[in-house]
Amino acid sequence: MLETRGLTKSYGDTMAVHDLTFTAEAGRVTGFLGPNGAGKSTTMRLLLGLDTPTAGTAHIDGRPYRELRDPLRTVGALLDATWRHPGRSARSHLRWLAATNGLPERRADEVLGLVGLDSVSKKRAGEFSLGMLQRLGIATTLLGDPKVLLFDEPVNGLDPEGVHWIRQLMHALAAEGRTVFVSSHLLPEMEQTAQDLVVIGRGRLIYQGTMKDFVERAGSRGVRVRTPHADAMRTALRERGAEFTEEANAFVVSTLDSDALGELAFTAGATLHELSPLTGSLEQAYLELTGDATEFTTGGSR
Ligand SMILES: Nc1ncnc2c1ncn2[C@@H]1O[C@H](COP(=O)(O)OP(=O)(O)OP(=O)(O)O)[C@@H](O)[C@H]1O
Repeated sequence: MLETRGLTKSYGDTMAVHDLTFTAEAGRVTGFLGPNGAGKSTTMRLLLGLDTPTAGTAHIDGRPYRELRDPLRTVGALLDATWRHPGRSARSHLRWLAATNGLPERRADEVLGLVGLDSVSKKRAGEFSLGMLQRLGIATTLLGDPKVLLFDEPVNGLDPEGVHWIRQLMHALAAEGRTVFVSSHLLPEMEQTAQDLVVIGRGRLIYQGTMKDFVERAGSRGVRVRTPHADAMRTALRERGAEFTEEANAFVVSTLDSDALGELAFTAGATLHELSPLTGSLEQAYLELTGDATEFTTGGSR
């Protein structure tokens, strides 16, 4: 589990993170979203003890990073995936890391297998493609078999196969009971990867909760009702004072939910061929909720 309480960090006059309180639970993939400059990287650095909070706390597995007894076995982090070690092979790099952290050397081969790099384990990391480097970075985070994983923009620059692979891996890691905390600007991808969300803007918390609630609450576009008995349905909707628009044999109702519409159709004697809440996408919901928190906007309307 990963947790911040009243986390605050200022750099001179800049309040990078302000009174931020959120939790990322074990067994879940939690997406970490926010416009440019929202404070995501700062939060990640504070969680990993790479910077000191001005106020508040950032805990991993119940304590600050710097107080963890066995950091590599507790948390793995991928912050800059393009980091490379050109002189060494992937395998010797991982063996060296394992040895210097008191882990068995065979763990290097295990994680190379986990990320699908066994066939190129003897190749120098300097010759790796971006996708291979990303896998090597992830292998490094998994070395200590940690309970908590932090990934900052892990799918940047990856091809669809690589993106798909990372998504599956994150699901598998969470299913094993680990805490997976991941930031990304690729919202359609995030929508398929994360079950929970933490959204920040200008250093403050905008949303913490499930992906489903976020998309439904912010992105709701009403309920679509399709019926062969359009006249009966229209009359019932008007009598109820509902707001709706009409398409061929269908209504999009913005002021009643599916339960109420199902009951209304039943009492009006209108057979239902479709009753579907029109939820928006994560992208729509995100743009609605973070509109005011964006540091830079395009166009001259703001
Ligand atoms: N070391 C620093 N010194 C001064 N200001 C900083 C420092 N680090 C971050 N900031 C400022 O704090 C704010 C938050 O930055 P941060 O990099 O955490 O945002 P971010 O959400 O990661 O942005 P992006 O999505 O663009 O990577 C920004 O206004 C940034 O300029």
